[in-house]
Amino acid sequence: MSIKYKSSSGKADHTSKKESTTDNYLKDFDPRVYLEKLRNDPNEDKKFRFSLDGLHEVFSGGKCFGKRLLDLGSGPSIHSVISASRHYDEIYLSDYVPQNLSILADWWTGKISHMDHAIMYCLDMEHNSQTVAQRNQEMRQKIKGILQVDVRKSNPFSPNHLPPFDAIISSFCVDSATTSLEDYDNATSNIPAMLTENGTYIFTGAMDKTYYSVGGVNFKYPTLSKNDIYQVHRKHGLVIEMFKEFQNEDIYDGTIFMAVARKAVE
Ligand SMILES: C[S@@+](CC[C@H](N)C(=O)[O-])C[C@H]1O[C@@H](n2cnc3c(N)ncnc32)[C@H](O)[C@@H]1O
Repeated sequence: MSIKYKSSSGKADHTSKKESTTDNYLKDFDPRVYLEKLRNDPNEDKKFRFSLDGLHEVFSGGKCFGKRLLDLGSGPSIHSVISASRHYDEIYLSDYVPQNLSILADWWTGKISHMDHAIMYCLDMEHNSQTVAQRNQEMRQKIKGILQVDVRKSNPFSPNHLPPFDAIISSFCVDSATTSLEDYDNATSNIPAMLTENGTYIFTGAMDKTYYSVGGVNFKYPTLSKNDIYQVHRKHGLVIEMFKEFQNEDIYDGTIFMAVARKAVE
């Protein structure tokens, strides 16, 4: 089981099993296949580590802290908030797909512990003597809600209204939720209203891709260049202050990135 990304260059994706693509996450996204990939695939592990390393670097730098943190499009996993959890008091997980929310709820209520290897990896980076069980517990106490979200809506939490967050982490969410540059632009326009002034937006995504696959299903992806990403965020008042790229052609046909943007004060 694996997740692979197909490049816009048309270079072969040796694991693609279906020609058809979908943007139907409600029907086609299988959280168990996705979690297997996060646990098992050593090639994917290098990309996974790029995310965990980047988030550790961002949150150990001393510039990102506050009260309220949102993980936008968590999928079925809590790994995106492990490093951040030390620096915020209230954490909200979210996703569009109910089956992902249900796995997150099972973790929150202690029924499962599904990302212990990622927690251990982050504790090592922090030189932290906490046990994995203690960190799980600390994180569970800080989680204040698991929310259904649709980033394509102008109020992504509709019909609910939530106060803005000091920081939003979004890992492969806005690009997964959209299929063209125009859609990506529209969805990104919904981010600033969810942030406090000067709030921080930490986002990860892939460049120059047309789709990625989870197990046998290919999900459509907008084809984005670095320039597109900078321009779209600037247009919506999100000024990118840090941009890191990961490339390893042996395992990955393309580039993934992590960026940190600050909401401009109006
Ligand atoms: C590639 S997964 C990323 C999950 C997790 N953030 C990670 O980094 O492993 C993409 C996620 O985007 C979510 N998603 C798809 N459409 C969405 C939408 N319209 N609004 C919010 N999230 C969406 C999917 O349910 C899925 O969990």
